Amino acid sequence: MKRVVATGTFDILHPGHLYYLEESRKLGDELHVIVARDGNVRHKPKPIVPEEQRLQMIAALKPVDHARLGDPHDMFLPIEEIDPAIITLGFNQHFSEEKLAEALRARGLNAEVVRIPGYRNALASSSQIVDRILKTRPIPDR
Ligand SMILES: Cc1cc2nc3c(=O)[nH]c(=O)nc-3n(C[C@H](O)[C@H](O)[C@H](O)COP(=O)(O)O)c2cc1C
Ligand SMILES: Nc1ncnc2c1ncn2[C@@H]1O[C@H](COP(=O)(O)OP(=O)(O)OP(=O)(O)O)[C@@H](O)[C@H]1O
Repeated sequence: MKRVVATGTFDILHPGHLYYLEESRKLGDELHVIVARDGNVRHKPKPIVPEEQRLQMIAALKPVDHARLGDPHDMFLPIEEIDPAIITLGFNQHFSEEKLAEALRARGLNAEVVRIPGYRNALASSSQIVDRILKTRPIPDR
């Protein structure tokens, strides 16, 4: 059984997420998704959708076999439990393939790290969806 792990925040779902998960699933027999904890999303504005609800939506998607919230403190703990053959990175995830692979080796984990390309023919970014809402739904007079 070849397990693949995909990760991300998955705040407001869009076709880019679906593409990333479908391409990740194709690399093995079982796709496990680790959803970032609210408290760990520090590299951009805090998610709009709470972590349990982000998890609920990811778990319901067709390519996803198992989904869980990440560990609040140690990103390698869920990886140790799942023991995947492959970990995929999305096109805009700020991890270097080489450094992540090195850190995995240091923890005794042998997963291969694979970068999945971006999907571009759609409104395929959570932050762009938020921007569009803000631009096209002005605050009504109170
Ligand atoms: C191998 C790997 C394991 C991760 N494990 C966790 C984790 O246990 N807990 C967590 O909150 N985030 C974890 N993350 C981080 C997030 O899922 C996400 O990738 C990161 O916040 C960047 O999110 P974004 O590019 O989707 O916004 C992990 C990321 C990677 C690459
Ligand atoms: N357009 C896309 N094409 C392919 N993969 C994507 C796309 N958008 C996001 N992903 C991947 O999906 C996972 C979760 O992404 P994330 O939740 O950061 O969404 P996002 O739309 O990139 O968010 P934001 O716009 O806030 O940066 C990450 O691995 C990311 O690289």
